[in-house]
This record gives sequence, structure tokens and C-alpha cells, in this order.
Amino acid sequence: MATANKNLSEYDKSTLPNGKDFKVGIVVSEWNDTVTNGLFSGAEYALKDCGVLPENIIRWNVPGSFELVYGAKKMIESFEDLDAVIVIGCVIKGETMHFEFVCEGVTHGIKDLNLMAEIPVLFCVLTDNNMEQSLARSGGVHGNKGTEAAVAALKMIELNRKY
Ligand SMILES: Nc1c(NC[C@H](O)[C@H](O)[C@H](O)CO)[nH]c(=O)[nH]c1=O
Ligand SMILES: CC(=O)[C@@H](O)COP(=O)(O)O
Repeated sequence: MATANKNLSEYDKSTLPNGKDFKVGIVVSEWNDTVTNGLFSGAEYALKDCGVLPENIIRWNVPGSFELVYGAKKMIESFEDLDAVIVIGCVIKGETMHFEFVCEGVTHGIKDLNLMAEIPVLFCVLTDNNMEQSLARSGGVHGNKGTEAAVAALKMIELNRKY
């Protein structure tokens, strides 16, 4: 189902765990910060709405999406009690192939982190053709992918604690 057919901000709180003792890291890229701050706001709101305490939401900024991998790795190494990390970025196609390589690098890097780390790393990186698409997915007509990532984080923390 394409995003156009699903609002990214919709969730049923009754199906989610209470996050009162969860600790979540969020690494945010500074490229396209209007979008990434919008994604962060969506994620932060959903986490708090589901009981995560403000002091248990740790935000670090990195220069660009390519640095999200190192930032997440460093955050996982720095906090022994983290339950999940959400990486937030916005990559927008330009004139060259740089878009493809940044997207591929961060995607593979986050996938590798999920294979190596003991906690889930959630992928909230927009890879869009233009700013209009990014704005639509960071609190616009299609909702907020940050909210979607926060909901996924809550579910993965519950799964990780259960098994
Ligand atoms: N063009 C975008 C970038 N490019 C920067 C890279 O992510 C990286 O910071 C640089 O190559 C140095 O290692 N980053 C984004 O997040 N979004 C873009 O649209
Ligand atoms: C994803 C990028 O790095 C890209 O936005 C940079 O733009 P350009 O390909 O025109 O240099």
C-alpha cells in the first residue's frame, strides 16, 4: 500500500504498550531541517502520548543522513539502557547520482546496525523526489512518518522484551 493510501499518523493507542519505562534515542539529520524537525515532532508526540517520559527521549543531531549510521552506532555505545533508536533524515533528489548513494548508504548502514545491535534501530528517512513530497510526509497531507516510526519503535521494544 502506497503512502498515498495510508495516513502515516494514524495509530490505535490501545494496541500499543505503555512506554513509561522505555528509553528511546532519536538521531536527527540537520539536512532539510524543516522536514526533519517536523518528523522529530511527530515521533516525540507519539512517544509521549504512549507514556514515554520526556527525560527518556534522547535527541542527537548529525550533519546529514549519511551520518545517521555513525550517530546511531555511537548512541547505542553510549547508553546501556536504551530500548530503541529512531534515525530521522530527509534525502531529496538533486541533479546527480549523490541521492542514490546517500540513500543506499544509510539504508544498508541501518540494516547492518539492526543485525549487530541488541536493540532495534527504526528507519525514519524520507527519500523523496522533491520537497513537496517530504512536507506531505512530515506532518502534511499524508501524515507524519515520525509518528509511524515511533509506533514501530514501541512495538519493537515490546517484542524485544517479550522474547
Ligand atoms: N543531499 C542530502 C544530503 N547530503 C549530505 C550527506 O548526507 C552527508 O552529510 C555528506 O555526504 C557528508 O558525509 N543529506 C541529507 O540528509 N539529505 C540530502 O538531501
Ligand atoms: C541527496 C543529495 O546529496 C542531493 O540532494 C545533492 O544534490 P545534487 O545531486 O544536485 O548535488
